[in-house]
Amino acid sequence: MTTAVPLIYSFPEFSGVAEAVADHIVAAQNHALYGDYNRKKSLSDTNIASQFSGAAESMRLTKSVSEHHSASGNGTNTSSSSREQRKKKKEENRRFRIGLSGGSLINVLREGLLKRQDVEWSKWDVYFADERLVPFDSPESNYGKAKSQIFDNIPPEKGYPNIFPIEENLLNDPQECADTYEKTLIKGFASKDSVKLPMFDLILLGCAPDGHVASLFPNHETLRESYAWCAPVLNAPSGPPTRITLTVPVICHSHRVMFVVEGATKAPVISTIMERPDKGLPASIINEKAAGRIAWFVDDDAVKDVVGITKKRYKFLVHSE
Ligand SMILES: O=C(O)[C@H](O)[C@@H](O)[C@H](O)[C@H](O)COP(=O)(O)O
Repeated sequence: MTTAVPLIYSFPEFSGVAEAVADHIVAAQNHALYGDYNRKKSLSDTNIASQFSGAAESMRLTKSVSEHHSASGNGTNTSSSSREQRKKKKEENRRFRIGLSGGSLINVLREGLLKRQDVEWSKWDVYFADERLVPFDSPESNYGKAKSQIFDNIPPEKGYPNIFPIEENLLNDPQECADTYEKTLIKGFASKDSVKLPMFDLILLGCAPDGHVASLFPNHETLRESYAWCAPVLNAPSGPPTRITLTVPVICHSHRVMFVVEGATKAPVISTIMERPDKGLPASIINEKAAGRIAWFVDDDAVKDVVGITKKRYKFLVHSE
């Protein structure tokens, strides 16, 4: 195994984790929707111009601004105006595609995201990185928890995301449930013939004390699944025994992957993940295979046993309003 050094952002308090996680998510949202972390900056011509130092860039910008003006001005340049309209339409239809896990991650998201003004909920497509096969009203349901804790609390004027839960009538058939969820993904991410793997903008993961990530458990056969996008899990060693999970190739194909882990109970597993990748814990496998696109958001307690890692100071990417 090669050693990949992941970005680790550590904070003294839960609220610090929640605030930084929310900033990172909004930055990913803005990047997916507008091609820029900071949407405000990208919408202002003056600000854009000042970001580029080269004369060529200034000329390019001046040209595109004047083209825009002539297109929208007297209507003589119809082809460029319809090009503009197509571009605008395409931009308007862009979606932010995110995969959520369950557990304490949901509390972090509730704390961090609900107070922000710049979450464009109506442009989110929310999928689940894993789901426990329990009724939606069970406290064990990842969808149920995310809905009651986060989505039901979004003020109506902020819009509502498209949410893609599992089929609740397939709880007794894990294989069918996983296959059906895979079809949901295929519908959302184009047909399997045209894309080998779905590419999420962001997948959010927690990590349990036993090292499981999404519902990929240590030494479990689902870890080796290399074809399916979504796999059934039978006999899970902790929590509800039947589940479905996104597979390692799908998680590692995501544009970005964030781990969110807090608490001293996680310290031993975090030290194994960081210091003994040879143990092959699911989180180490993902750390390795998605190297370069992974960031860890942790509290100081969770990383207290790890020696020799460089904790980074988190630099906020999105300017607050
Ligand atoms: O359904 C699941 O089991 C979760 O998606 C799982 O992967 C979760 O993220 C970890 O168990 C961490 O959970 P905690 O943060 O609550 O410890």
